[in-house]
This record gives sequence, C-alpha cells and structure tokens, in this order.
Amino acid sequence: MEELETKRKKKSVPVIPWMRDPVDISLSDSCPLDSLPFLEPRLKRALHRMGYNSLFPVQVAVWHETIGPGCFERDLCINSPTGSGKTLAYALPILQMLSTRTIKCLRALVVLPTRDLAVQVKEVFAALAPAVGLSVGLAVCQSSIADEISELIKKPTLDADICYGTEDFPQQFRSAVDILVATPGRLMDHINNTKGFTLEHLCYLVVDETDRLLREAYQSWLPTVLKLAYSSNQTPFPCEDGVNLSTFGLLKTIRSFGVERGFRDRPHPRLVKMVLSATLTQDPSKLAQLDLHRPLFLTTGKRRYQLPEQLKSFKMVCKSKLKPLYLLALLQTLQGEKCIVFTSSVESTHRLYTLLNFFEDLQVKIKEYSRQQRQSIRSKTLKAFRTGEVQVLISSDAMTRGMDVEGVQNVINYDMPAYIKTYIHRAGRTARAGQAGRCFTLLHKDEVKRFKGLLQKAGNESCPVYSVPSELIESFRPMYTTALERLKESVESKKHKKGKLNIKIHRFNIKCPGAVRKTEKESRVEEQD
Ligand SMILES: Nc1ncnc2c1ncn2[C@@H]1O[C@H](COP(=O)(O)OP(=O)(O)OP(=O)(O)O)[C@@H](O)[C@H]1O
Repeated sequence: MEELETKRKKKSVPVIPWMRDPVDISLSDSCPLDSLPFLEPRLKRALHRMGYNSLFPVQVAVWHETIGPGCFERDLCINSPTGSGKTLAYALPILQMLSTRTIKCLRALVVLPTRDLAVQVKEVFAALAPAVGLSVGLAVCQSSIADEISELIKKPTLDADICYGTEDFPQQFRSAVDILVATPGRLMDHINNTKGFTLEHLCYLVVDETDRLLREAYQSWLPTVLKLAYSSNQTPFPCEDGVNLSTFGLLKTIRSFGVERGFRDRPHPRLVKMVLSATLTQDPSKLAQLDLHRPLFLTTGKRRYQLPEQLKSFKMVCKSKLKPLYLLALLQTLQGEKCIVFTSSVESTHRLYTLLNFFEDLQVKIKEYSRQQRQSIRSKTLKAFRTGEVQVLISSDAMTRGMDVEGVQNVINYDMPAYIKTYIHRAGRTARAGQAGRCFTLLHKDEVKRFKGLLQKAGNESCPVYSVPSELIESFRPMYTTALERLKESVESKKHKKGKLNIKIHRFNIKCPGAVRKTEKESRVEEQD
C-alpha cells in the first residue's frame, strides 16, 4: 500500500525541471487593496466599486511577480484551482501597466477556447479598463465580422477631401482597442483578413485554459501570433509626426533590459506571456509551443490537481435506468438551489432535458445548454440562469471550463466524468471565490471503484454516499413510464424528420455513438498531459 503511494507521488513529479521548484500560491495570503503596493488609485477605486476589497492569494502571487519585485522578468505558468480568481490575477497587472499609455494600439491579447468564456473575461476587463482610459475589444464570432471590425479598427479619416491610398499610409488604420479578448478562430480571421489589424505592438499574451487551447491547433493560431509579435521586436513603435518617442518609454515593462540576454537596448519590450489553468499541462512538448521566457511555475500546494477548499463531494449509487428518478429526487431535496447537471454528450443533454420536461409539476425551472444550440439561445439561457429565473441547467461539457455563474451551489454529474480533469472543471462551477459548494456524482455500482481512484488523484479520499428518501424517488415512478414513452415518440419523430439518423434507444440511456466517442477522445487527450 505504502509502495503504491510512493509510486503515485513519484509519478506526480513534473518532468520539466523549472516546474520542480514552483512558487506555492497557498503560502500567499489575501491582501487588502489598501495594502497592495503600487496599485494605481483609479484601479483601486474601480475594484472597490466592483465590491472587491482585497486580492485573493493567486492575485497577490501574480502581482508580486509582475508589478512587484518580480518585475515581469519571467513568463508565468499558473496552476490554481477553479474559482480562485485567475482572471483578475492577469487582468490587473496588465491594466496597471497599460494605464500610462498615451497612444492606443493593441498591446494585450487574451486567448480563450470558447465564446462564452471570452465574453466573460472581456466583462472583467471592461469593468476596470475605462477607469484608466483603456478600451477592450472582443473577437469571438458573436456579431457579424463587419460589426466586429468596426469595433476593433478605426478607419482612416479623409483629410480635406483628399483620399490617401491605404498602402501609402497604412498607419492610418488604427486599433480602437488596447486589449483584445479572442477565441483562436476569430483571431485568425482578423489576422488574415482585417485591414489594419496588427499584433506588432503586442506586449502581453495571456493563454487562459492553456491545456485546452494547446490540445488543438486551431489553424496554427499560436505560432502565427508568436511570429507576428516577435517580428515586431525588430521594429520600434510607429513614429508619428510630432510624437516624441520617449513617450513610449512609459510603456516599457519595468524589467531591467540590461540583465536579459537579447533584450539590451531594445526600445520595444519583450512579449510577456502568462498561461493559466486549474489543470495546467505538464507535458514538455505542449509547453514548448509557447516559447516561454525563463518560465516561473506558480501552483497551489503540493498536488498537481487541487479541488476548491470549500467543495464537498458526494456519490449516489443507483441502477442506470433509475438515474432520472434519483436526479429528480435530488433536485427536489435541493429545493430550488442553483444546479448544473452534467451529462456525457450534447445528445444526452438534450434527451435528459426533454425527458425531465415530461414530468409534470416540477418545482424548478430547467433549461438545457450545449454547443449544439445557437449562440443566441445559449446566451439567453445563461442570462436566465445568472438571474435565477432558471434554477437548473442540464449541460454538456460546454459549461465545464471557466464559466463563472454566481450562486451555483450544486453540480451534479449525471454521467460520471471519465477523467479527473473533467471532474475538476465540472465541480469547479461551484465552490467559487471561497464559497461553499457540493458536487454529486450518480454512479452505477460498477463505476464506484473507478470513481474512487479518480478522486484520489485530487487528494479526495472520502466521498460519502448522499441519500435521498426512497419515498421521494418512488413518487416520481408513476410518471416515469409515460415520460419515457413520450421521449421515445419525440426521438422517433425527430429521427423521422432528420432522415436516417442512426439513433439507438437503450433503456433510457440513449446514446449517439459518434458524440460519445468524441467526448471520450477529447478527455483521453487531456489525460495524457
Ligand atoms: N479579489 C476578489 N474579491 C472578490 N471576488 C473575487 C476576487 N477575484 C475574483 N473574484 C470572484 O471570484 C470568482 C472566480 O473568479 P475567476 O472566474 O477569475 O476564477 P478562475 O480561477 O479563473 O476559475 P476557473 O478556473 O474556473 O476559470 C468570480 O466570480 C470573481 O468575480
């Protein structure tokens, strides 16, 4: 037994040398804003207005390595639990550094894997940026490309009716934003097609949910961004008539250029990178793609995977065909508290949602959320869930990473996640920002052992059984048969409409093999990290 434990510990030692001696974030305390050194007073006021009176440990640790004595000397790799405040950890130093800029151009780029996440992160920047005169843009396919371009780029103005050829005066296309939050696909659209879109002034690159973003090439966005940003190191800032170059000095990061090989006397600062996740990859080949400069690893505690401190995990063991009844009974006992129910695929999400709707007199409002829906529908659902109009969201893994909805007290794994990373990100939708939260997992008895092993990877040794009164479960049984019949009819009629869709119905757990395979494949790739 002891031998096994030693083996497990040995296995968790990172192979990358610089990861073996990390900064332990858990040794940092929260810090009241009034005691935070160098914080720009306008940002402090804006933070107070947002209701933030102190910084969380990860934010303090990153501040120390950027604005504090660390002086942005090194690129940062941050592994910190879900809900620990990673967004503000990178947003605040960037806003502070850019707060002295005099000319607007695109200096910070934040890349996220999904639209909803990018929208969320943009809102954090947008709540603070105006306080220091900065603008934030979004590139995510949310609006038409034309609308997006008009938000991001200022077109050349016609001077005294003279129309200048844009090739002669390319500098007349200007960025309308200082900071851009983007998904990789739309970012590449702008890089390839948008006149005046340039990364030549980029100083800060944030790769949020790094392990997710590095899993797929997304049209080679990363090498492209690095190439475009590095090539600008040869070119100083664009010189404008009447603009004194020394004003750009204010924009330099405060690192000592003389110390770093290759940066001596450069008028343009090095591209600073911050990469983050609650399950940061330790795969050398993946991290190598980021071309990190003297990377510094910041992580919480000794374990590779860490669950939020205030999270309690429970299991419910039942027969597969009774899962809907257990779920309904559980939802009833939770009495309208906000819950996210995760299934294994978009198809399962839709079917579970449809089935639950065939039960009458449910006391909670339920909606589904998955990538199969249109963005406008997803946004509407998310809004209703945020306001509390909807209390239960049945979701595919589209909700798994990063999404921050206030007041989610419970996460329910209707289908057991295949890997610990998935468990961490799903469970992390609750117990955020130091709040309490619970994660329930419905299991078939054959899954119990595997589930135990899964949780041990995150140091969770005890996962008690959660019981719901059997009368409550039974009370849903009379409606169950009818609901299943109606579900079957609904699936059949959709199948008919869509033609020959290869959908099979096995008891209730109807699966679409393609979709399940894809989810599992993605998870397997994550696991290999
Ligand atoms: N200093 C702070 N004071 C109070 N609340 C904060 C502070 N910093 C962040 N928060 C809140 O904490 C919550 C979690 O923050 P955030 O979304 O940045 O977490 P995260 O670490 O990125 O999580 P995930 O890994 O799931 O993406 C948010 O609701 C945010 O508003």
